[in-house]
Amino acid sequence: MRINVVGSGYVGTTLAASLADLGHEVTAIDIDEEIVAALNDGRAPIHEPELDDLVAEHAGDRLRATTSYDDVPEADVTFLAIQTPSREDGSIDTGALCAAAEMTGEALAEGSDRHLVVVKSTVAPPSLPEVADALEKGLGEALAGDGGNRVAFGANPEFLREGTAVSDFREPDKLVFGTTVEWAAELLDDVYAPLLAEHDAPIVRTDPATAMMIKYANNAFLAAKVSLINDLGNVCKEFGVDTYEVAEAIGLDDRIGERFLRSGLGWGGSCFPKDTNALITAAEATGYVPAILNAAVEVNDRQPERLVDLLQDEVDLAGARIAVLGLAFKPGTDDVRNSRAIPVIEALQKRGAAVVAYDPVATENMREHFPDLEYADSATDALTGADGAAVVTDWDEFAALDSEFDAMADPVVVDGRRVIERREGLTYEGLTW
Ligand SMILES: NC(=O)c1ccc[n+]([C@@H]2O[C@H](COP(=O)([O-])OP(=O)(O)OC[C@H]3O[C@@H](n4cnc5c(N)ncnc54)[C@H](O)[C@@H]3O)[C@@H](O)[C@H]2O)c1
Ligand SMILES: O=c1ccn([C@@H]2O[C@H](COP(=O)(O)OP(=O)(O)O[C@H]3O[C@H](CO)[C@@H](O)[C@H](O)[C@H]3O)[C@@H](O)[C@H]2O)c(=O)[nH]1
Repeated sequence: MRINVVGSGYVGTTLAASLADLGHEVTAIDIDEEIVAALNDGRAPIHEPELDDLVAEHAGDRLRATTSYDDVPEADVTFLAIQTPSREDGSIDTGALCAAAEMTGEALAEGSDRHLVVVKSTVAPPSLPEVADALEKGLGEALAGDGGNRVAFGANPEFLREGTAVSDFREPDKLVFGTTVEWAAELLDDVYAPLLAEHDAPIVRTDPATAMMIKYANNAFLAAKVSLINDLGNVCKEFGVDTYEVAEAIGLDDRIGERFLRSGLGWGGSCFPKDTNALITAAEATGYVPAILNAAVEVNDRQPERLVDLLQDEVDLAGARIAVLGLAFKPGTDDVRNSRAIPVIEALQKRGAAVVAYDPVATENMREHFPDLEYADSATDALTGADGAAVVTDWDEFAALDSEFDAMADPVVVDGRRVIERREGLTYEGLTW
């Protein structure tokens, strides 16, 4: 099949390269010329395990990148994988996505074959009509309102996690097809047929708005689960109890499940914070206040300050040199969007500490937030001479740190992710243990 993927960021690149790997002819469209050049050179524009190899294997063959929408009608399906960032009030900004939908519509107005346009981006159900309207606007009078006879609109939300995006795409827990047009659903079947031949996954067939609500509910549930274990974890800490021992035990109950019970600094990233806020804002616009979602956000917002309080108990932060280990919002990615490192660094600076930060891959991205921060080239360099350390991201390499702590001026570590082994000579505090 010929497939377009519009937007070549974290989702779009994974989708485009993975679809090419499944045997489809894929055109990746992005307005960013550097991204397009990287893809055509066989390089992934982002850090994501396995992605470089996939792009290198298929670039110039089944994967082609361009800034032009001209060839859009040549394909059967176009996926829109464009950013939907938060506005100040928490609602999502569909501006870039609508612009892409309109350009896709304009290009399709020139074609004559049936075509399915699928929203991969995460869009709150009440905002989905904005995207459909933008597509119709692009299609113009000839095709607008043709009831999906030639150009159909659908939603196919994505559930991949950064850091494991390629394997998550290849082995999904479920596929959600949001379209009420029969031929459009059949096209989605064709897109995913090679994937399903290798990995059996249930398909949920529904309308576009329900498909998007499934996406939001999925993220809200997981974010709230982490916030609940963090709320319980804060109680455990006060009681002198190890939350990880408690979590391991409650996770044995099938109704609870062992995953997403890692307590600590809470959730960051481009999805949980944005999507919970978007859901809260959209719900409150209807007059309903989602109490548990609001509490999940509140607990999450508290954790960075709690970590800094624990450090302050051991080190006078005013004038102290503090190593921050980890800048990415989770291991395996260079993404720093809403990373917990940001509020941790801000709180440390507010209390007068001089921060030296280290991350294996995310330093360059964090420079955009904190251009004047001191960045170290290794964890060892960051720790050398430091009066204290805060562990923010659970990178494996931090678990291997040992004698490196001896080079600290004062070997105090507050661990926000349960990665550091307690050892003699180290003053160690866990955030919820
Ligand atoms: N990042 C994730 O793990 C993840 C997972 C599931 C769903 N999502 C959702 O997927 C969507 C995309 O997220 P992302 O993290 O990949 O975003 P991103 O910012 O990494 O990528 C978006 C890309 O779209 C490009 N773009 C913007 N306007 C364009 C246009 N008019 N035409 C062509 N390209 C254009 C940008 O240059 C950028 O490369 C969001 O709605 C997000 O919520 C993200
Ligand atoms: O037990 C846990 C699990 C996760 N986290 C934190 O939660 C955040 C999100 O982690 P994760 O869900 O693994 O990564 P994302 O890439 O943000 O993926 C989430 O967001 C994506 C975008 O919507 C969805 O597609 C995925 O299904 C959903 O898991 C990170 O800061 C993690 O450190 C914890 O603190 N404890």
